Amino acid sequence: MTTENLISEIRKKKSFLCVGLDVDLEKIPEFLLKEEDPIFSFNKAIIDATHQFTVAYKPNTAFYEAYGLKGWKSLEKTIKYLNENYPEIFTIADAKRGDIGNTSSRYAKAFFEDLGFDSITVAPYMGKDSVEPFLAFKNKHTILLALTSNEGAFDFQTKKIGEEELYKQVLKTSKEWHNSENLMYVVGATKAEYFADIRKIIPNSFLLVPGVGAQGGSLREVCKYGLAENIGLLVNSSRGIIYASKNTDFAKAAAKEAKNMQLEMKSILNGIS
Ligand SMILES: O=c1ccn([C@@H]2O[C@H](COP(=O)(O)O)[C@@H](O)[C@H]2O)c(=O)[nH]1
Repeated sequence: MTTENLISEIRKKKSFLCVGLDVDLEKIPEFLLKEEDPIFSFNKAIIDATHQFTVAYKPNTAFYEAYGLKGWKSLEKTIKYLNENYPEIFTIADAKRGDIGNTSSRYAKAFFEDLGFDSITVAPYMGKDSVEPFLAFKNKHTILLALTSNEGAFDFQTKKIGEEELYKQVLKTSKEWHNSENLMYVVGATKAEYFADIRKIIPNSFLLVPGVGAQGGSLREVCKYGLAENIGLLVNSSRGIIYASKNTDFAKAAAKEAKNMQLEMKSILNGIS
């Protein structure tokens, strides 16, 4: 998907919501466990109920890898279902990959070509040659971890290396890489006070923002400093939406949470236009 297609979907739906599909069999309604593929059945119901409020879905691969081959098959079915039924919706494999170039190119092939995701999260730690194989794919997006939502982000990412914090160096250096127009960045909603500085370095890049809902980040605060001319935000909520209810009404409850977030986004967008 092109960035222009993503922006036009955001403007059409007045939403920059990303729903995280982090499926844990201990948290889904018990009656679904009788299904042949409970993970896929859960995802399908959540997707069908929330698609009108969201512009992106983000399965975190850990939740699928944890169930071995069965889990990977559920992931495959989920992305196939999305691509066939909702091709206008942006898909993110939250896999946090990155290795020597030869290996990164295999990761890129696996997620972009074989599975058919629009984007993947990648760790910047191994540098340019570990990220450029992902950037080589046309109309596919590499979402680089810049300033993550967890407490441990303060261990390295905000530490100064010379004059400047590491996360700022990640942003500045990566802008120089080949095909850097295919880059987006992860910035946690729990770090809203950093968004103004981040926007000085990357004014229009898309930011994937996890950390609202269960992690306590504020959508309003993120938007205050993070909104760009092209909107430039995908705000993710996983547990806060998909586990809104553990009963037979789980999909309806997820839709209600997603709608509430979309309405808040709509009011923010109306306020700036
Ligand atoms: O900095 C980061 C990077 C990734 N994540 C992932 O996003 C979701 C958040 O889930 P919630 O249930 O909405 O808290 C999850 O997949 C994380 O692994 C993040 O939280 N922070």
